Amino acid sequence: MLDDVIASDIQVIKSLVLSELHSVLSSKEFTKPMKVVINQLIKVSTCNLNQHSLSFSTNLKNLSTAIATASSSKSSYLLTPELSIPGYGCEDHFLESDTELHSWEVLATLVNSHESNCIVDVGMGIYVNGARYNCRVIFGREGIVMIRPKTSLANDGNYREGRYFTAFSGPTFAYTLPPCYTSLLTHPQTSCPFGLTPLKSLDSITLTSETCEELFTPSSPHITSSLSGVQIITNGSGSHHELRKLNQRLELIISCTKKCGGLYLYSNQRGNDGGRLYYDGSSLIVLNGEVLAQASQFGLKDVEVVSATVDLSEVDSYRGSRPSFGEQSRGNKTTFITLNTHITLPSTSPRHERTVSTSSPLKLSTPEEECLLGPACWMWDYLRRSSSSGYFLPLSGGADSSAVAAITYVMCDLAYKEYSTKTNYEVNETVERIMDGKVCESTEILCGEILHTTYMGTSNSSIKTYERSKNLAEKIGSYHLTANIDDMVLSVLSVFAKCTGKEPAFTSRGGTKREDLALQNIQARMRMVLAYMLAQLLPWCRGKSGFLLVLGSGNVDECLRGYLTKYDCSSADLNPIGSISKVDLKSMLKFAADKHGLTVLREIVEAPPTAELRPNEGENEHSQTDEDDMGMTYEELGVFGRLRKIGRCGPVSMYKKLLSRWPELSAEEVAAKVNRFFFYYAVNRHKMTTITPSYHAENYSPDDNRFDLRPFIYDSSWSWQKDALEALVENERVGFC
Ligand SMILES: Nc1ncnc2c1ncn2[C@@H]1O[C@H](COP(=O)(O)OP(=O)(O)OC[C@H]2O[C@@H]([n+]3cccc(C(=O)O)c3)[C@H](O)[C@@H]2O)[C@@H](O)[C@H]1O
Ligand SMILES: Nc1ncnc2c1ncn2[C@@H]1O[C@H](COP(=O)(O)OP(=O)(O)OP(=O)(O)O)[C@@H](O)[C@H]1O
Ligand SMILES: NC(=O)CC[C@H](N)C(=O)O
Repeated sequence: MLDDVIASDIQVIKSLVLSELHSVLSSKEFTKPMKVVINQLIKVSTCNLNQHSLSFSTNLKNLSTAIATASSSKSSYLLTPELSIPGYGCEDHFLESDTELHSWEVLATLVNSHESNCIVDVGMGIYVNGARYNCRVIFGREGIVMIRPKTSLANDGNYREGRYFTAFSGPTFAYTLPPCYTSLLTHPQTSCPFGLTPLKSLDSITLTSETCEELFTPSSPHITSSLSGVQIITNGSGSHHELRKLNQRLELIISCTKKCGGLYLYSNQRGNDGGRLYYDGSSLIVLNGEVLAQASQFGLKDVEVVSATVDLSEVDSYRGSRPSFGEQSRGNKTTFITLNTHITLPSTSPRHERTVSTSSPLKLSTPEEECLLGPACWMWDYLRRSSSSGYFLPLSGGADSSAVAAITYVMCDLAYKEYSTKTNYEVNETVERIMDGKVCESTEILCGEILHTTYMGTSNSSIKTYERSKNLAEKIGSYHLTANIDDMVLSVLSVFAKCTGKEPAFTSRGGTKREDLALQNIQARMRMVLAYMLAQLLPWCRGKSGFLLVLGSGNVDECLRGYLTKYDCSSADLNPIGSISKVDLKSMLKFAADKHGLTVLREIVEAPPTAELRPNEGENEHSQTDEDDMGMTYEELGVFGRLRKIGRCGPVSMYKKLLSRWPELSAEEVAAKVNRFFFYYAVNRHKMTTITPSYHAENYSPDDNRFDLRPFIYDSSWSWQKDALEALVENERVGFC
């Protein structure tokens, strides 16, 4: 059996080599006097696509639009994102045969309807001989040219490709296409090459793929491909947004083509495809380290195609000018699969079509823009895909809920601007559904229909937070209410008193710490109950149909320390800021204040964060502050959070790192801070098991459900680790290291 497979593989390789040989022998260069080719002009395209996992009709529509756009601009090649047919984020659905079946059906529809000369590169999972691969499928008007499987899977952080796919290795072989695909074809095809062999067009343009993670590995396929003379590298990706990450990704592409030369096409998904991640587009075309075209990182367009016209002789010229490249390239012998098409721009095409693209600087957003725009676009997709009529936000007048309000306002601003162009069908449809017959004439009008905010005060609330909440709501135009929830709290306390015979009191009124905490928590929890009631019935109160999604506004640092009441307003439907640090949120708020004229946000940032759950003893601002309550500052929490997750530190290594980072503190003080942090982290970790799904923005996100996989019942004494720390402190005291 195995012998048969090997024999058939050898046969296929032989036939591939023979076909290559045949194409060389029959090529014009060989049989006719040498024609000097000065330019190899080619127009190529790549795209951002807002694919939605398992929504095959949406994905087909987006792919067809992208193909039509690239074809009408006479592009020879169109690259689309990783797994662009089913959507990148299908996760365990990749294990279902239905996902592959529907992908073949979509592919057949695309192939049957393809009429232009553009070669199209799409992505889907394919099960072959006992293993499922994450594949690129490259097709033209005559059918599939080849299938290229991924060789290095993404398995870190949010990625679990190894759970669904196998990394490919091995020779290229002839793959028999499945009947579910072949039975749908209008031009019959029964097999195609499956493997890593690069392609060569009839006009000798050479091309190969690497897929997303392969670019990030030390021995990326583009290195050997470039040394073998392959001119074009394509990379279809599914890469998510993280603050300050884009430049790392794009600089990798730029530096690889600076080092190896070549034309690099990068395509990324963009949008929320059904989970916590936002894929941030930024598809790119780079030639020899120069950016020729870049699609946007954030936005509400489902399809964004960018193209460039390139003189490919510049690749050979660039490589040829570096003897060291030649030395490493010498002796690389590559077999190519013949791509039965010409992909150069014909010299007869109009001159303006033959004008080569010039380089432009890389466009990068600031972290403040990223914090505003990433979650805003993610929320827009959530809104339209959940078919809800808007959002409900408990607006306390503090920094966190105000940040969520600002992000929602920016979402409305993006939607209103897109709507005003009247060219974006999907945005128009959603805006009109939400406006429900009313005219949409400004961002604020749209915000008034989408965003519902409520200040839910108690006798412990201050006039300051009430006013900030009201002012912000007025400025952004949200539908705002004010509620006093004292009656709700008193009712629960009265039921409690009746059934237990006990009446808890705040510490300032003679109660214990336990009573004090319980009295705080009940206020916070009542807000959540009212929030859900309002979200369900506010559209009804306003004579509208539908329901609202409840927005949560806990930030990453509070979650890490567990400084939140379980099942208070931190429990919601979605949280746009759940993995953004307080420090980043504050600078985002200042930026939004200036950019959108929301001046009240400045006042909000400058106020000390407070929960306002104890009786107020202050005169102006509330006397209860978060940082006092927590026993650590938000800035310190950011440091602990990064060291714990990104730095992979336990108590001992965190102490060692902080000792040099905080030289102004004694060893005892550093150890005490580390111990305190790990204690609270351990006793509160259970809160992360039920935390609201939030936009993934930070590498130090403590999200237990997808990203930060750790236990939730800890030995919170950390006795072994504490002893080790004590010994280190003692060493420090007596002068050893
Ligand atoms: N290991 C474990 N596994 C699963 N569940 C566990 C558990 N340990 C406790 N629990 C449960 O968790 C409950 C305790 O959690 P919870 O009810 O949240 O209460 P708790 O964590 O004790 O108190 C709330 C915390 O949030 C702070 N706070 C309060 C109010 C507002 C704000 C703010 O963000 O501004 C912060 C407050 O200072 C305090 O540190 C227990 O009653 C028990 O039901
Ligand atoms: N007075 C209030 N009115 C409405 N919602 C409130 C009020 N107080 C708290 N909340 C809601 O409960 C959440 C958690 O409250 P907490 O006091 O912990 O605030 P926080 O996490 O510091 O956020 P913020 O900065 O928005 O006050 C808030 O983000 C807000 O959504
Ligand atoms: N889909 C992938 O292969 C992801 C690769 C990579 N780690 C990224 O974040 O972009």
